[in-house]
Amino acid sequence: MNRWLEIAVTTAQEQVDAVADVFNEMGSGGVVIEDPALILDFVQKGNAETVAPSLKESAGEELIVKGYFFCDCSLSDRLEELSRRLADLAKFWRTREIKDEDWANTWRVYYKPVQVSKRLTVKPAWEKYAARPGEIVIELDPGMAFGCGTHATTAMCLALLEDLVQGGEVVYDVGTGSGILSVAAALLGARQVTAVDIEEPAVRAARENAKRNGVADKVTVVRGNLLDNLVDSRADLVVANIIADVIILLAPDAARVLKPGGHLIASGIIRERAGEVRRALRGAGLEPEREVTEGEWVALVYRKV
Ligand SMILES: C[S@@+](CC[C@H](N)C(=O)[O-])C[C@H]1O[C@@H](n2cnc3c(N)ncnc32)[C@H](O)[C@@H]1O
Repeated sequence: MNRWLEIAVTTAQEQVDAVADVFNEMGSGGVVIEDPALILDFVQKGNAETVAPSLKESAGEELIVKGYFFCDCSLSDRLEELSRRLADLAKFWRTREIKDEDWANTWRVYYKPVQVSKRLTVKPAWEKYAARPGEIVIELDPGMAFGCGTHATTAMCLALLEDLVQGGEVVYDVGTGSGILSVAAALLGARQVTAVDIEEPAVRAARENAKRNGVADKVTVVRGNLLDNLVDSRADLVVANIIADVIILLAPDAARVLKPGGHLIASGIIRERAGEVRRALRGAGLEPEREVTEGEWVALVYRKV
């Protein structure tokens, strides 16, 4: 049974996005925002009989942001970094250990089919959906892995893949999570996709999602750190939606595995860190080609000359 740590942070309305960004950057498997005012309103309209006094006190001024962290050997390092980054944002925080089953039931309720780019739509495996002509539907069960398609960093990668995958490419998806980007690349026409993740639950979810979408013959999922195990390979496209620090580490290897003319899509970069990532990619010998932003997030496309 996998274990997760739920971290619930009470914060002011205007700090909610900043807290959610810190959670996402630190690898939270999802972020939930609870507004006590909405719950109180629900209770006062006669939908429930009692309300906790603490809820009444906090309604209207503060919100609760919850992040979910996989309990593995990196957890204590991540918690240290997290508490440093949340020091000025959080008024109060509490932690609770949860089991896989609880988590699975919480988020599934809110996950619905969503069109993420011109042609690509992501649909939860358990929902019915009638595709439009020409629409490519990715059927997904992320399980415990990141990547249900609704996060800006994933959505930007999907739109960029739609532009860059023309058919017949060799693709590396570094930090595959649920496998969403690998499945998208394969459905868009890539010839061969290698998906890598450092976490075993992600490797399992990515394999299952490749199978579910009928592209298991094109997508190979391996557990590993970045591109460490991929020595002699030549790729047309590398896509990596991880945090800025990890993209910086990946830059030289991405440049190494790309064919001349091949592209790197780098996402998961918070705006204030984009300058450092650009410098690392230039330093690795890659040329800037395109940038897209959504909210606080930046995705970069670089090309090997
Ligand atoms: C933000 S998620 C992205 C998931 C998916 N690709 C998407 O776009 O939605 C980042 C993933 O990178 C993985 N990861 C983090 N560091 C890694 C590393 N050094 N090597 C391989 N994978 C890593 C995490 O386990 C996580 O599944």
